[in-house]
Amino acid sequence: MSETHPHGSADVGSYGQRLLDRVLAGSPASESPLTHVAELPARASQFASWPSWVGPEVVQVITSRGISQPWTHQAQAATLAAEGNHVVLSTSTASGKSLAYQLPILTTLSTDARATALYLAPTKALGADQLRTTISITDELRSVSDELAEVFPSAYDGDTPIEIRRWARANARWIFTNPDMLHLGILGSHERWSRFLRNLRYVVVDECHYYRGVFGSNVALVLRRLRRLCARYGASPVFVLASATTSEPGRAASRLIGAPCEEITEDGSPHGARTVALWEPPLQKEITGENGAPVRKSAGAEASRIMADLLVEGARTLAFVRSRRGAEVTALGTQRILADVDPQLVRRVAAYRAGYLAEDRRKLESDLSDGTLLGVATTNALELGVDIAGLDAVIVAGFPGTVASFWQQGGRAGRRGEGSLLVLVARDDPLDTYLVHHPAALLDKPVEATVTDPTNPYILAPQLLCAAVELPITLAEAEGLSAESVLEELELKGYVRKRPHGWFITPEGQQLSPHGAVNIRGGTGVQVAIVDGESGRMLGTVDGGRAPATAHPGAVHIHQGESFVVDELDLDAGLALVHAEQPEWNTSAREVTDIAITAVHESVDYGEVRVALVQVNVTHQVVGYLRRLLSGEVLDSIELDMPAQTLDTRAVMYTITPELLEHSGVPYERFPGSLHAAEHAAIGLLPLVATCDRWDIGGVSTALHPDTGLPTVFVYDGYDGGAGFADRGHVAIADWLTATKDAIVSCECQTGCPSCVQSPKCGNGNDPLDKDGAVRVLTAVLAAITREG
Ligand SMILES: Nc1ncnc2c1ncn2[C@@H]1O[C@H](COP(=O)(O)OP(=O)(O)OP(=O)(O)O)[C@@H](O)[C@H]1O
Repeated sequence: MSETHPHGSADVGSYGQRLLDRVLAGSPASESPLTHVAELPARASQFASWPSWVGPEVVQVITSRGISQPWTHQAQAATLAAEGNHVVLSTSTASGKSLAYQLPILTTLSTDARATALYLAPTKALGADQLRTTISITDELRSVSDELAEVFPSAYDGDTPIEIRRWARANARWIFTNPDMLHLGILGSHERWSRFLRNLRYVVVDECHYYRGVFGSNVALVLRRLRRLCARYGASPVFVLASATTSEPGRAASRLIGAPCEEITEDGSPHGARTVALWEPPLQKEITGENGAPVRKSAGAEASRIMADLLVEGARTLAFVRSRRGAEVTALGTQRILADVDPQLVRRVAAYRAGYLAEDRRKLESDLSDGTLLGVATTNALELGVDIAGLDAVIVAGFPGTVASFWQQGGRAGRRGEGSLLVLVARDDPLDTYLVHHPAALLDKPVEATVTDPTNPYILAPQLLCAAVELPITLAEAEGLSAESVLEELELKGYVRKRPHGWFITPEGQQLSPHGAVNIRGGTGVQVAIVDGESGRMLGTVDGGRAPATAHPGAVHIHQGESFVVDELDLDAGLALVHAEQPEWNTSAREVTDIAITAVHESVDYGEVRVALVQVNVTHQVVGYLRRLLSGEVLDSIELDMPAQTLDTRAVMYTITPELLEHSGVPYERFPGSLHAAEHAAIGLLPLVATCDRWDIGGVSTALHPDTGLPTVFVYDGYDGGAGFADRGHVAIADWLTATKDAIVSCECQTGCPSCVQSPKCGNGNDPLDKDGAVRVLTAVLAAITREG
């Protein structure tokens, strides 16, 4: 699907190619930051006719809104759902996934006056957007025929006022909420929702690829709890899931809802030709990072320059930047450049700061659509739920972590049927380096499978307590959830009791108020409040387990675009005091880690290499932090004395014999640096095979581990009980380590830098690191695995 054009060769290319040539005009071909260009061809619409089961009024209203015919994927998914099948629709951004659930739901709710539906979104902002659209459709439906039953769509989330909540419970037939509120506000008091649950016909799970890791596993259990309560009330709702394009969406969706789910992946919506450019900022000559390593020009600064060039060409451009402050700095940078070349354009550039207010987004969307604004730098706040008519160019400054997010952001470019440009600017990070040098991993491969593990006992136990409070857990249900041993442990603690008909909550279990104790977005459930010591204003919370790393004294904390510095962290009181300050640097904590193997789940012997999936006890301690300027330059390293924390989690590990290492050209004194560098890069690359963030996982490497007696490298899940990431790494170890090796080899630095083997959170100050040794370690391990495998 991809075709490479040497830089500057296409003088009569597509619109996207012409924009790209303009952006590249300044740099000589020999110093081109471009690593790859692909032309993705245009795709034509494929229409279906309106399915005969769709109510004629629904067709009339939808048609009057500019949709004259459904695309094939919309009709197929909607019909599967209307026939009673759970279905996931996994197609491109802006391919009209909403219509697939609107058709069956509106048809059912407007003809059956009692039927209800539930819409779930991962963010409140997205839920609010969908509600707004739905209200306008149902208003029109009512004006078409007053015979049709009222739908009363309503929000029910943390922002909904008490009186509206009461009204919604009693009257609304289509509730818009999120999994957090479903867990706490609906399932937690299901008796008050009996009308709604008894009549529940459809459940929409929008953007379901967001539910991964600990959050995904929790949502999977919340949905199972919903299904079993519905069954108790005599309902069996059909689930309609919408997903970005991912590999095996049907499998992931089935695991999420706990029932077989059909998948629709053939996209009938049109899109224009797209030029995708992969871009690696140059190494800077005058600036150095930790241990004198070279530092690349920042992705944000490159994005500013690219955006300025595009705006001069009149191209409407959106730049996605990883942090809130980064978005502001990028917009400012663009304005500065424009002030010199075309001052008129300065005021047509803006930053989209967080706040997630629907009105702000509406204004921005309309300003971009009518051309008042030409360029916007934004965080991923604009990734979900925007309906911008189509932009000419999107710059993604820093790989957003998952291929699904990359396409979601990139999909904002391209008015229907017209060409567009999408540029990925790599950050100083091994995964970004890998992707810009291995375009197939980004462009040709199906998007990663999402990872969830609803059987993790750390997630399952609190969820089972919630379930038992809601309704005793039958023996069959316990078996279906693989929950027997976890229930037995809860029984030993006195929280549940087994009776002939199932598991019942005890008064002691009730007293725990299990619903409030579960934080479905992950973490320990213990929260540390971030409070402005000057005004007493509470800014937000961080998870207790992560507080030593993110809210230690001296840490820079960003809240809605404003920055604060932490003065004091009191873990016992759950409080971090901060003051407003705009330092020129970021901070990143450095941790030291010890690891002990407590059980071996799987182990394969490849001769001198052994690969295993193990249970581990990890003790880690924040020992200091680095202060780093926005340019990437390291200012200094400051020591801290924080309490140690322990995790019981899962790890993927490999051992390699000293003989094989020496034979591979790594002498004994280079063992530590070589293994350490191989471990860092492997952590950076795990997100390629398991949808996770490098901050969700950790690693340890040692030249002699007491439990194995050998040089050993571990990569573990950073959550109690694990989150499924190490398991994915274990399954895909050959692909993962091959990519890790390739990322190191691709990096042009001499002895290691943040783009390959340095890690931003290394407890040992990225020392020792042996880049050449890491390649030798990985080559030897891969040779053993692939030879035997
Ligand atoms: N069959 C159709 N014909 C023409 N336009 C359509 C059709 N279906 C949907 N649209 C329009 O496409 C746009 C995108 O629709 P929608 O927001 O449902 O997409 P989506 O796939 O949910 O997007 P996202 O990827 O952001 O979740 C809307 O403006 C909608 O009106």
